[in-house]
Amino acid sequence: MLEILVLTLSSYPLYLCCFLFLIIQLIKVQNYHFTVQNIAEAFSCCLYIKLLSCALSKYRIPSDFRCLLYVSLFSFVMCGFLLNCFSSFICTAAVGFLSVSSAVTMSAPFLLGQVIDTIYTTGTDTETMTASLTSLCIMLTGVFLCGGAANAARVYLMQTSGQQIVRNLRASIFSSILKQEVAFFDRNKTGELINRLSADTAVVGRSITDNLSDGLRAVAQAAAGVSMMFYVSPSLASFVLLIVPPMAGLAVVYGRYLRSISKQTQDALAQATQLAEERISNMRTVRAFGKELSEVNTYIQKTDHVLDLAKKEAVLRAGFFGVTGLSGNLMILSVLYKGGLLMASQHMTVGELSSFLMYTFWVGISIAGLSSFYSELMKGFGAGSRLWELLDRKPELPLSEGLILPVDQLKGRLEFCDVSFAYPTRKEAPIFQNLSLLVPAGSIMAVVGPSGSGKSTLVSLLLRLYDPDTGVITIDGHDIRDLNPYWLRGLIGTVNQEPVLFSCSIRDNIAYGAVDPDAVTTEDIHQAARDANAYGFIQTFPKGFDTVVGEKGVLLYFIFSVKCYQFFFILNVVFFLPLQNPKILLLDEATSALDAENEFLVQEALERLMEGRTVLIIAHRLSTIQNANAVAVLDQRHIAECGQHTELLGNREGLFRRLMEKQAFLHEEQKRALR
Ligand SMILES: Nc1ncnc2c1ncn2[C@@H]1O[C@H](COP(=O)(O)OP(=O)(O)OP(=O)(O)O)[C@@H](O)[C@H]1O
Repeated sequence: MLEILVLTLSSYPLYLCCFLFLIIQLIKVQNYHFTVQNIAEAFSCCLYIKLLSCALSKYRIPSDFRCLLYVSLFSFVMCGFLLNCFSSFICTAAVGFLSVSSAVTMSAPFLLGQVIDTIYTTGTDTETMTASLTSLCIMLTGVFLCGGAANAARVYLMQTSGQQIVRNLRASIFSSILKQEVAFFDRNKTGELINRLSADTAVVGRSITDNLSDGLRAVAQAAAGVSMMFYVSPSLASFVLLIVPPMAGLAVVYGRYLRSISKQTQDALAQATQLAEERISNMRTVRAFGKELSEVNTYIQKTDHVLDLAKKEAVLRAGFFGVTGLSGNLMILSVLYKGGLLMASQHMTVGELSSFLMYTFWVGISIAGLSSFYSELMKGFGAGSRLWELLDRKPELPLSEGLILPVDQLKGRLEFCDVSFAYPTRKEAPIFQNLSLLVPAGSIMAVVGPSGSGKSTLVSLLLRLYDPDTGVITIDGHDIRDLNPYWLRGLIGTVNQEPVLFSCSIRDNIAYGAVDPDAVTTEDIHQAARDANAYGFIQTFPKGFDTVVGEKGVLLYFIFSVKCYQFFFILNVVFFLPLQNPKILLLDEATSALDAENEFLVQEALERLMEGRTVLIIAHRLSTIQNANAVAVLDQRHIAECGQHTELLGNREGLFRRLMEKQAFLHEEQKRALR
């Protein structure tokens, strides 16, 4: 007795040390691989089980149990080595611990059966019975302790590897979204994409962290339980498990429905999030029109749809769980009935029937666990289907493939030849039809035209955010479709009306335009601001270049509301241009009137920036139009007029003249002089 105690207890510290060592290593190094230490750990487990099995054999503990222990050890080591070939060590260890903890749990009914049979077979010899029982109980304690530790390790490791998968999934989806062409973002709204990135990945995450961990345990226990049922009594097991095939059929049908409902739920949720995102980001418009209550009602309608789908899912789940619960109870009843008959005919001992009954309970519990695992897994698949679509989607326009030309040989001649284009989302409303325009290298071309005539679209096509349906756009004779888009955009500096501010400091916003923002020094940033005549303006803020801008510059709007727009415009000029030094400039002038002082600053900065570059400017200011080498007038899907400012103005019937008069660009004296 003393010997068995010493043998068993002496193995605990050894095991515990190895276990702690393993955990510490895992926490320290996440991408852990098998080393000599791991083999030592596996060896220590072998030692532990060997010690136990020595003790068992000494006290006539059946060889079957030893066999079970060896099998669990073998599966642990084998799983470890096999999985290590394909996956990270965390996953390996998790599955290893899963095998150990499940084997331990599933050995309990068998051992308890042995205890019962020991009591029945040793008869009145109290001393032998006490010795056998004590050794069994000590061994059971050891086995359970081992199982408990393995279970804790399993949960920790499964969680860690699950979270790692979710993190990788989120990173891959975000990367895939950012690689898509601009037309993709016209079709898929921000709120919906954000929902995919957060809610859908959360559902998938849930199904592969806790759920996978518990589910795999349920699978392992159900498999072990069924095997042990066959081992204990093959005839009773075959009878009891007749219920499995119809249940499997039901599970397949249920899984299909659940997957489809989960997909619909995530889609409905994405629509609700899309609505919320759009309304919150346009809060001022909503407030201005007093639409708060009606927007809330629209949102409630969307969430009601989500609720309806959730109710459908609840009904489906309730039905499935009810049926699986009932089938578990039927299994127990059939064991009691058929097992009782077998015992009465001496084909089973009382210990065997008890073990069998306990295995049936375990299998029943595992099936309940399996049902919820299966449900969550199907939900995860449903939610994940849109994610896989996003992950697999190849962008229609390449991100960084194609020709890179030597920059020093570039002149910057731009040409649109017979370009026809309609936005992919509005194919029925063409923006350009056979549009042709030439911008000679180093010249300034001002583009004017009525609102909606396609001035900004011209810029989008040049930046290759979209490809024309027919015709070509060339830079120095090279079709821009042959050029590397990443390089092309680096070559072209753009300044548009939309504020391009991110929610960080002014310093970080300016550095964002640089190829390597980390390499930008404070002096570079100050110089960029000086080039754009914005240095003095920025210095007027209490925190200067460290002023935090807020989302889309909103914080600045609240603090410096009066100068806000001017500030945006000046900062837009600061952004990207001086640090990148582009060959071609595409400018979209701000429409709001600047005060005299700021207009002068902006104009001066712009003139400096335009020097020696090919410039296409969407002009709103008379001074800009006057300073341009040529003016192109966009109307009716093509260039209606093109020429020098004075030349176009001289044509009384011309569109340019009418446009200028309508927009009150001409001062009274100029109008009189022209008459
Ligand atoms: N991403 C898009 N998807 C579909 N239609 C678009 C898209 N962007 C613009 N449009 C439409 O294309 C037309 C031309 O738009 P664009 O912005 O190029 O005109 P614009 O001359 O620059 O107008 P404005 O002077 O008002 O800025 C408009 O009818 C506009 O509604």
